[in-house]
Amino acid sequence: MFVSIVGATGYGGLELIRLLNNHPHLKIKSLHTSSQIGRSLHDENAHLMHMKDKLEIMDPEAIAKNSDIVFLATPSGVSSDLISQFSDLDIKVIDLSGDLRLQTPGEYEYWYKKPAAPQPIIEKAVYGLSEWNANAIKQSTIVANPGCYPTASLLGLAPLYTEGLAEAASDVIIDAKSGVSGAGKSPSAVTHFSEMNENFKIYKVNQHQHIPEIEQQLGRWSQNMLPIHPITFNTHLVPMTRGIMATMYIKVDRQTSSAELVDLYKTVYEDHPFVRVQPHNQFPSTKQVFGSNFCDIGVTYDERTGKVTVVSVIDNLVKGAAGQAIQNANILMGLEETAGLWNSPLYP
Ligand SMILES: NC(=O)C1=CN([C@@H]2O[C@H](COP(=O)(O)OP(=O)(O)OC[C@H]3O[C@@H](n4cnc5c(N)ncnc54)[C@H](OP(=O)(O)O)[C@@H]3O)[C@@H](O)[C@H]2O)C=CC1
Ligand SMILES: CC(=O)N[C@@H](CCC(=O)OP(=O)(O)O)C(=O)O
Repeated sequence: MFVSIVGATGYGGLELIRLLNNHPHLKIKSLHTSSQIGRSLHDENAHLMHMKDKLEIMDPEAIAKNSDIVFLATPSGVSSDLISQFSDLDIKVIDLSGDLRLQTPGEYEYWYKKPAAPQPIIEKAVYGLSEWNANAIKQSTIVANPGCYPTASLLGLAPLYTEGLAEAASDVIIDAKSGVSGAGKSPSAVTHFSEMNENFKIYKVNQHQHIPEIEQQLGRWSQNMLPIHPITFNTHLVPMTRGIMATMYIKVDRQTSSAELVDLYKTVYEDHPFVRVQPHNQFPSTKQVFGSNFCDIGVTYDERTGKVTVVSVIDNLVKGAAGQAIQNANILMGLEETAGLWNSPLYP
């Protein structure tokens, strides 16, 4: 089976290439950008010096003729334009941007400050949180790959909602941190070395575009169909290259215990090999998932406050972007979900 990548020279695109180079069934057919057409992929990517591929012009009809799937690893705002060009063609689309994740166009325009994608395309897109939406993904033609922070947060919160410990009215605080590759390849005044080195920054305070994405999915899981209580969600930049940690605090509806929670999480995720639940009283760090598609979760209950603390870590470029996109491609094509992704984290 063949795939193409648009946005192949960005961090998400390059990670797709790295992972697909070891995939047993999905082979790269063509690579595309808007600014480097005709150049070799390795011209600006010395780590791919062994690859001969050229960067090609983005011709949707040619891509659809030659590939089964196209990955759009392009910025928000760009993806929605590109998807419209693929929507009538015989090809499956997996979009890594935020353009198709929110079901309400007004919400997208409010949080992303850009025009929303056309409504029929939004309606066709399926939210690609692989562990929780595989049946819908299998039948879809357009997958909206989740954001990096929502992936870590939602995988960590899901069992509380689906097993009835939390509900729409529950108070949730998510304190999230990311490595700098989460901001993409282009350097900025915020991300360049002398700004980030030996520094720790909060950003987009109470304004992050992933707030509505997390609330939307929590609403789907809440069993009482009430509007979701607004979450508190804040993000920090950490001077490291990859990794996300989401530390979450949730007031639950009944007394529980740390041992009960660990058992519950292990049961919920027992058939999901990429989600690993830590033993009682152990909590994950970002390095233990570096370069892998794992999401590692630690959970505990504070009897003093009646709150659950969940700690969830992922590699933002793998489970938070390219890895989950390939997991979704596997699901879409009826392949084993772990195909091409069953590598151990890089450690130390
Ligand atoms: N980095 C991360 O950890 C995560 C990123 N995402 C999302 O994935 C997407 C890609 O992110 P990331 O790789 O970090 O971003 P980058 O900025 O690193 O890369 C963007 C890529 O898109 C290409 N591009 C830009 N405009 C166009 C266009 N009009 N047509 C074709 N290609 C275009 C760029 O190349 P050129 O300029 O040459 O065209 C580049 O290859 C974004 O939507 C991001 O929000 C999601 C989860 C995590
Ligand atoms: C560290 C860092 O800057 N991370 C980015 C994540 C970008 C992303 O995934 O945004 P989309 O919703 O457009 O996909 C951010 O916080 O905006």
